[in-house]
Amino acid sequence: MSLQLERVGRKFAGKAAVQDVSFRAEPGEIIGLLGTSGCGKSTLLRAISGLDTEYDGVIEINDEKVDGIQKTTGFMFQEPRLLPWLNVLDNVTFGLEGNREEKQNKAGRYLQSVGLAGSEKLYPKQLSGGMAQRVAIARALATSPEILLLDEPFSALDAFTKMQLQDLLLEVWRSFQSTMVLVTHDVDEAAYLCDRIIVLRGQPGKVEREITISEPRPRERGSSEQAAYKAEILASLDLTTETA
Ligand SMILES: Nc1ncnc2c1ncn2[C@@H]1O[C@H](COP(=O)(O)OP(=O)(O)OP(=O)(O)O)[C@@H](O)[C@H]1O
Repeated sequence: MSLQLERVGRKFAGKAAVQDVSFRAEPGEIIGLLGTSGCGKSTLLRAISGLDTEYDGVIEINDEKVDGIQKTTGFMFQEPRLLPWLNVLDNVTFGLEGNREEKQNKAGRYLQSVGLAGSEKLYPKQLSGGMAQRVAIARALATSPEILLLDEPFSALDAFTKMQLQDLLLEVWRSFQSTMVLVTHDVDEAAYLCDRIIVLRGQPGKVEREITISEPRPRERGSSEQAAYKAEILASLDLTTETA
């Protein structure tokens, strides 16, 4: 599914938070929205999601204007946002269509794909942060989204869990080929996961640069190619590896 933004802006109480943002995501691409705090990344993601329709400019998914929440769009946030009174399986079936058995079978398959087979009956308070975020990945994917919007999905996790879940996300993305838009502060994450990075800067946030990561996958963390992309991203923000 393709996504197109043309001169998108958003004002709050007359003050611009983002301005003139244009980019295109081709079907199956992973696009990163990266920039310093307050440059409007989450604001853009809310507009793309259809949760906020008060934006200026044009947002189109498959050439149709986004004017409300789309059934084909999935979400993942920094925190897993699980319903505490439902167990893991029911958190994933919640919101799915079909009869109970179909929903449970589907949720079970996705839980298996994120390595949580056997944890279906646990409640959110019994899960580690990483497990809870795996449930959130399964829940987001079980709706078969054609566009998956991710708002700093791994930023609250420890470094090792973060890397594991980044790889898990790439693995499931390979099977489902959703188009993804990933909001991140994390330069390593952007260089490792994305096909293209839209670097936003300023207040109001504007596109500073668009960087294509042409390194084929699987990518190697710590490779010289990754280091070069990271340096390029930081340079576009007037930062260096020493300051990051
Ligand atoms: N609902 C709102 N009402 C008023 N101002 C808002 C609202 N939402 C966002 N803003 C303002 O818009 C600007 C961009 O905020 P946004 O959360 O999109 O930035 P961000 O790049 O995602 O930041 P962070 O990386 O810190 O999460 C900020 O100045 C913020 O205060």
